[in-house]
Amino acid sequence: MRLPIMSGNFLLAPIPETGDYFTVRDIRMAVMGTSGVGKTAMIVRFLTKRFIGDYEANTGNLYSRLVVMEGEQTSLHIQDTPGCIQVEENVSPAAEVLRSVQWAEGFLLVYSVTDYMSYQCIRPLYHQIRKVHSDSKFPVIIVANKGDLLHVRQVPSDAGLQMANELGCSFVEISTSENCQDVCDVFQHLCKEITKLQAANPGEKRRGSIMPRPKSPNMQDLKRRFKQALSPKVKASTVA
Ligand SMILES: Nc1nc2c(ncn2[C@@H]2O[C@H](COP(=O)(O)OP(=O)(O)OP(=O)(O)O)[C@@H](O)[C@H]2O)c(=O)[nH]1
Repeated sequence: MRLPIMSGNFLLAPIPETGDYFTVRDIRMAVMGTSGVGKTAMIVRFLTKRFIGDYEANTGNLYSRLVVMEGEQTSLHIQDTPGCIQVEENVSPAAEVLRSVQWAEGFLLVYSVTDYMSYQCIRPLYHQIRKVHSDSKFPVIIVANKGDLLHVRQVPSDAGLQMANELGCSFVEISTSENCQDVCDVFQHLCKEITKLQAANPGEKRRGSIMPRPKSPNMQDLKRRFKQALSPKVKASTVA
């Protein structure tokens, strides 16, 4: 029996009937930021199109999906980094943050416009990524979430944009609860940026393929969230 093999950025998977190989592109991204900014809500919104109002604190789930991107089979892995962990300038980050940073090749750095402290944590996170990947320019998008909560806003839009300009990142302000399309666009944009970088550096050593994954794929958890979404209690707060 033929086994899957890695070739550059592609997994070569065997077709059981013929024994031929077909390629599956591998994309690994991490969603990072402090607790409660909406990281899990964003990922679940992207994968299921649903907004679920309430979650248990995330302990670091990995979501894996096979998708077709620009005509290519793509194995997409999204790491939901635990948000209770703060990252400060000049202080070594917790092991889980470091593992996510080392493992991923593209990043969504999320803060909430209702929480100034979550905004302040973005810069040290960014510097951590650039420090770990000093030889690669992995794409980073700064995401200001909860744009619907205007009455409790603590971070003006131009503050996010200014920081992104200073750091040389993309920036977007979204509301995961109100606009599913914006959430999907962010993830798709990051996928495209990662793909572009992979195409530009086909021979680059795949650090992630020799790194242990932060957590195994968690389809059980996703199924549980589906059930939760369909329960009458949560359905009331679900956006179609
Ligand atoms: N109004 C509003 N609430 C949101 C939005 N996005 C997320 N939330 C809510 O914010 C809370 C925290 O969301 P989570 O997705 O659990 O946040 P997290 O960043 O994953 O938090 P940890 O699991 O602690 O790391 C939940 O009650 C969400 O429903 C949004 O765009 N607008």
